[in-house]
Order: sequence, then C-alpha cells, then structure tokens
Amino acid sequence: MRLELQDLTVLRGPCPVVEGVTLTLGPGEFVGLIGPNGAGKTTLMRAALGLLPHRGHASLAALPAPARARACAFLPQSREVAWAISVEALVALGRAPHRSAAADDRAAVDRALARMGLDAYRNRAANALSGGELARVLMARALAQETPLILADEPAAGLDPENQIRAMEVFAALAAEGRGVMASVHDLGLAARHCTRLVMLSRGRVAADGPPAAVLTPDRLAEVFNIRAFHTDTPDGPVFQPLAVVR
Ligand SMILES: Nc1ncnc2c1ncn2[C@@H]1O[C@H](COP(=O)(O)OP(=O)(O)OP(=O)(O)O)[C@@H](O)[C@H]1O
Repeated sequence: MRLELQDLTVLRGPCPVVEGVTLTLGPGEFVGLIGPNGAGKTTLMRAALGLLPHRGHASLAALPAPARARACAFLPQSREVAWAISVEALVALGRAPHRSAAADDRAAVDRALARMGLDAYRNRAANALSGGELARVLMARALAQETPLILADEPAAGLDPENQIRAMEVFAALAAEGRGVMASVHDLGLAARHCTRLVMLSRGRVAADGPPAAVLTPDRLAEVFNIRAFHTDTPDGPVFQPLAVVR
C-alpha cells in the first residue's frame, strides 16, 4: 500500500500552512519529515490522515475510517493518558481496528511490547510512567496495529539517546520489512543516519525530497533552517551536527 498526496493544501483561516504538497510514501521507505517549527509537518500528517479539512488528494483520507485505521497507524505528538490503564491494555487498543481472533491480538501485542523492550512494563499503570517510557508504550500501541503504513509525529522527542536510536532502528526495520513509515524528526543527525529519504518542508511547501545527503545541503540548511552544520561520512554512517545560526 502507498500513501499518495497530490497537491495537498491546508488552510488555517485564510492562510495556507501546507501548500501544494505532492509526494508518495511506499513500502520499504522510512521518510523523515523535516522542517523548522511551524513549517507544517504536523498539519501535513493530520491532513494526509483525513483528520483536517484539506484541498487536493490524500489516498488515506479518501478511505472510510475503518479501512483507514487498518491501513495506517498514527503516533500523535500529544502523549496524554488520563486513566490508570495497564501498559498491556493500552497497547492492545492498537488492535481495535481489526476483527481478529483474540489469540492473534495477544500475539500482536506481545510482538509490539517485545520490539519496544517493554515486556517488564506490561502490568504498570500507563499514567505512572516517565515521559520517555510512555512515548515507547504509545509507539508499541502503533506497532500493535500492524498496518502497512505508519505516520509518527516526533516519535524521538523526549527519548534518551539509546531509545532515540532504538526507535529509529525499529522504524527502519519496519520499512525494511516492507512497511512505509513517515516520521517528523527535529534531530537532523538521527534523520540523516536512519531515514531512507527526507522530505524537507519550508513554510508549508516541499523544499527538497530525496536521499538524506542530497537534501541536507549547506544552502538549504541556511535557507530553510537558518543554520550551518558539520556533515561528514564515516564508517558508522553520516554524522551531522548543527553548529551555528547563520543570520
Ligand atoms: N489550530 C490552528 N489554528 C491556526 N493556525 C494553526 C493551528 N495549528 C497550527 N497552526 C499554524 O500552522 C502552521 C504549521 O503548524 P504545524 O503544527 O503543522 O507545524 P510543525 O512543522 O509541525 O511545527 P513544530 O515543529 O513546531 O511542531 C504554524 O504556523 C502554526 O502556527
């Protein structure tokens, strides 16, 4: 399954905050959605999912809600859990879109918990976890949905370095298994190292779309992000470190 966006435009009041975005997300891709604060990353994902009114075409938004929930898992930026629900029960909510046998649901929840290293947290109350622990639990809920597409809004925010790397590795592995993953990422170093492709947004428009090294050019970093950065290739992969504000 592919996500296809054609000329997607989202207005907030009279202003377009996403404008004329055309892109596809296909199996095997881990797309990093990058761009400065306010560039339109969250808005783009929510419109693609049919959660915001938009113009143009979004293949997911065009599906009826139940089919959409079986096609795509969404990991939103907000991480509030109001009740003292157990981690296991929270992750099991990811199975809601499916009409599968209980044993299949349990197996999917087990796979998601194991993948996120959360077996020991199964019986903990979700509203008594640290911010980073809860972020991993909500990622497990999205994984338990076992959808061909995954959209994640800043999944690495608030995670420690080990868990940031682990989260990016899980998404990269899901892509390698044939899913299509798109995640907004502020850490350009993580994005450069783990994503197969970057889409750079600037003021609601696609400023660049391609392999990380082709997207993260000094000119675009200055123009779009207002920074200059150190960027080199090592045997461990690309290393990217923002250095200074340019203007
Ligand atoms: N409910 C709203 N009403 C009006 N404008 C909004 C609303 N939500 C977002 N915006 C505006 O739309 C633009 C894009 O916001 P969006 O949240 O998509 O950006 P973002 O790239 O995800 O930013 P960040 O990196 O800060 O999370 C911003 O200028 C923002 O102020």
